[in-house]
Amino acid sequence: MTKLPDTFLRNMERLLRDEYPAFLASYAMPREQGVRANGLKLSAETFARMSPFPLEPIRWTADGFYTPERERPGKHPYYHAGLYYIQEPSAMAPVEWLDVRPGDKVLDLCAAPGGKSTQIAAKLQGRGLLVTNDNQPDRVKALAKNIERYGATNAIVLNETPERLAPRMPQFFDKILVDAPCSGEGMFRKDDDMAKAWDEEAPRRYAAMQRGILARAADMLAPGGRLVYSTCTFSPEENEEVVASLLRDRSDFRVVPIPAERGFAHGRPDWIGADAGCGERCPDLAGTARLWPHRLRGEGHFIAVLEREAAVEGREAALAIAAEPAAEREPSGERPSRHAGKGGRAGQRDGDRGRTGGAPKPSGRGTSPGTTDPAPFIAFAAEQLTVPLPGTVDVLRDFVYLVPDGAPGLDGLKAVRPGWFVGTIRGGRFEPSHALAMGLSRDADSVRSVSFAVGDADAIRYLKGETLQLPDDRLRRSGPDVPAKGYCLICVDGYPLGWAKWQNGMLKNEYPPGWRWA
Ligand SMILES: C[S@@+](CC[C@H](N)C(=O)[O-])C[C@H]1O[C@@H](n2cnc3c(N)ncnc32)[C@H](O)[C@@H]1O
Repeated sequence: MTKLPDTFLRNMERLLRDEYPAFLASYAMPREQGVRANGLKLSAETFARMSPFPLEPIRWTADGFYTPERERPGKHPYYHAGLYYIQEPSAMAPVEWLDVRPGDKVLDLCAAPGGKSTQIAAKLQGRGLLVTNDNQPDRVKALAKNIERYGATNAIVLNETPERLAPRMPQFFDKILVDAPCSGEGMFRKDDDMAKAWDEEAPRRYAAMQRGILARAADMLAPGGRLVYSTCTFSPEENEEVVASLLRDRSDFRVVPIPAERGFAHGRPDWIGADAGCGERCPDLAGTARLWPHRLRGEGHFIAVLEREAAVEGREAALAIAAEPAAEREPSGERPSRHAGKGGRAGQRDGDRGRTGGAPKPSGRGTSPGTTDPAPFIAFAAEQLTVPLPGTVDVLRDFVYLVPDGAPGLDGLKAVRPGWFVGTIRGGRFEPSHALAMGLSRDADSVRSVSFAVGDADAIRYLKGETLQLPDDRLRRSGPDVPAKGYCLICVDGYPLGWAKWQNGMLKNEYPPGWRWA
């Protein structure tokens, strides 16, 4: 059992009183492991049918499942295909309250390693914009990798501070998630190192940081927009008090109550002092949610849903939309195509997409003197792919990106991915990126493909980076005119894993070294 800091235990005993023994006993219970089906690639029902390990539904996330702790979901070809994300079950809750809809402009301000960003990307279904940011350069690399494995095609990955972002994007986003850095008390059962790193000043230190991050996030939220503030800690200083500081400073923000159901408990305004400054609005903090490890199957979390008042002329319209039943706004039972046009709904089967449209639009920037001509990419897309790609082509040095529609200007900001990184132009030739393969839906999206069955040892050999020799009839071509030689999309059960080059029955492996099966 985790060794818990004495001061932490005393604090919890003081706060929880009669509930404290049950809370303490939860540390002797096994920690929970979860996976979330990738709604960009398949439905939760399809995933549940094909899952290689036992699944049990999580009560607050339709796409989320518990998996037994003995399973190693990170060691499976479907993981490399991005069919699911491994995520602690309670951590799946905040995004459920962000109410993301296809077409929204969403900011995930403290995003690495990307669990919640990938969940947001699935809810956007390729429409609208996800700006995902983390201020730590080392962590932002993992964020970019997870976004790419997940196949998000409308994301921008930034490595910025909230202070630099806020003046550049005032009132820009419809939805913002602040999954704040915190003292991590809710993770002590899962991660011994967090318990070891904790000290009694940690909550106060983090609270100061959280108040600043939340205030800058509020500046970037459009009138009528929604902001979710979450932490994985118990201390009231980092939870109710931080939200109280926003209510004190911003009369245009209000708490949207989260019902105490599915094991969620109410927030605790009674745990913060009168000097929190939220005055008569303090009782509203009971509408925030606390996820306790002794009340549900997951680690400790806090969630606050905040809405910014709509601009006066937009208020009536916003209220009318809010009053509509959700089912009337976004019909369920089918997955909209990720790449259909605005409001378009195409494919009805998992991962299907609109099959009409044209080549990507050049931005003009890539064709200006001194920068690389995007023509090799345009030619590659026309010859190699059977589906249209979204966004606007931008070439920065030799790297080709598809910038999502509605993206803000990024000049002067540290953009790790200013859009979907689709490949590199070297010596006038286009080399497709791994991210391009992962953003495709199925084997049929490429004119040439090889799909391995999940149990086929060649799938693992491909993931290990080996060169493979296959009979010609294993190569699927979209038509008789497609030459055998060239880039070939490698898949598992039809879901893309990466690229190889086919030549005379040899598959020259293009699986990136940093992604290989170890
Ligand atoms: C709780 S973690 C986020 C987890 C992430 N949302 C997920 O679901 O995978 C908090 C993150 O905030 C980042 N962070 C810390 N201070 C920050 C700041 N001032 N601005 C932006 N990000 C910050 C940390 O690097 C860390 O990755």
